[in-house]
Amino acid sequence: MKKITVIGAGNVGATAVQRMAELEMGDLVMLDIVEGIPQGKALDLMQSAPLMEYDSHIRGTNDYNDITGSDVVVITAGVPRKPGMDRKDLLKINSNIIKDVCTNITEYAPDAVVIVVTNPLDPMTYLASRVLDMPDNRVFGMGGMLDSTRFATFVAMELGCSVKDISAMVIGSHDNLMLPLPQYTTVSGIPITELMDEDTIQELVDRTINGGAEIVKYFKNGSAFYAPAASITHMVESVIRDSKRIMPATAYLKGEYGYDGVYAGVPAKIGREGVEDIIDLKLSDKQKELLTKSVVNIQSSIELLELE
Ligand SMILES: NC(=O)C1=CN([C@@H]2O[C@H](COP(=O)(O)OP(=O)(O)OC[C@H]3O[C@@H](n4cnc5c(N)ncnc54)[C@H](O)[C@@H]3O)[C@@H](O)[C@H]2O)C=CC1
Ligand SMILES: O=C([O-])CC(=O)C(=O)O
Repeated sequence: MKKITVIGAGNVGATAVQRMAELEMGDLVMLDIVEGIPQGKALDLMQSAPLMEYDSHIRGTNDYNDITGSDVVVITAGVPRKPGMDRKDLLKINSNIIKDVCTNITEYAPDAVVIVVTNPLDPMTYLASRVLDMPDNRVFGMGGMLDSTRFATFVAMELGCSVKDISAMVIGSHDNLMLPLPQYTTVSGIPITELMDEDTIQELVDRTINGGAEIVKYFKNGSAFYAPAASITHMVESVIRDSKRIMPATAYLKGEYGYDGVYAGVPAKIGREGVEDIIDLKLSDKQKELLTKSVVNIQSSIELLELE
């Protein structure tokens, strides 16, 4: 069994552990700073195993010794936003959490592939990579995966067709400047630009961009977790099984799309080594302009980080 650790046993972390256990992706460790919560949730999940028929072992802990030997570590520790907040408003509070968590990962699981989920996603992934001091390909973020599954959902709702035939692509930052790409969003290989008019596509694009906020508005005191947990599971599975699936990931750019030294959402091949390749898509001039805005926005958040 592979060993998968999830740091943060809150809504996103615990739901991701549940999904990964049900798929028997490995033995799971769930770590949180709050005493009792990870232990109680782990026991509750273990007691579901005879009925759901999984042999994954789940341990809840507050002790970083227990993450030793992890193949993958997912970071979901952090504060979620509330209505009226931008993800960016979490920068300061979650920076301190990321620094603490990554210092411990460096000490206890230096060989893991690390997937960052904590918001604001792009600068937190950058910060994690600086603290972790690992090869850049082994540290990446989950954001575009979620935005793409939302886009796919809205396309299926609009067309009244099965979600199974849809493959969507969203790149850029995981915030209001993300970039859903209609020409690379397909239904059984057919670009949606062939299936819907421009206004309809724009409505689906706008709903995707506001996808996180739409859920926050319903919940009032937290943010989405079922689709985020599904997105985490999809990414971890590609690492654990070395499937080399191509999906949106917040990856370190070294010249791709014309940017260097920044993390941003791009299509990437995900395998045992983490980000094993980045696909440099052909974009329209308008899309290039929007991607620049998105990346400049990430860079401005990175400048606010207190890196020592
Ligand atoms: N990248 C993405 O697409 C998404 C990102 N998020 C982000 O994920 C984060 C977690 O969201 P939820 O699970 O809904 O929040 P939550 O409040 O339910 O859980 C967060 C957990 O982190 C724990 N925690 C805080 N500081 C910690 C530390 N230093 N070490 C270990 N654990 C610590 C808390 O005790 C809590 O159990 C938020 O920052 C949220 O914005 C959420 C959804 C999607
Ligand atoms: O909206 C939020 O704050 C959480 C998140 O990143 C998402 O659901 O896309």
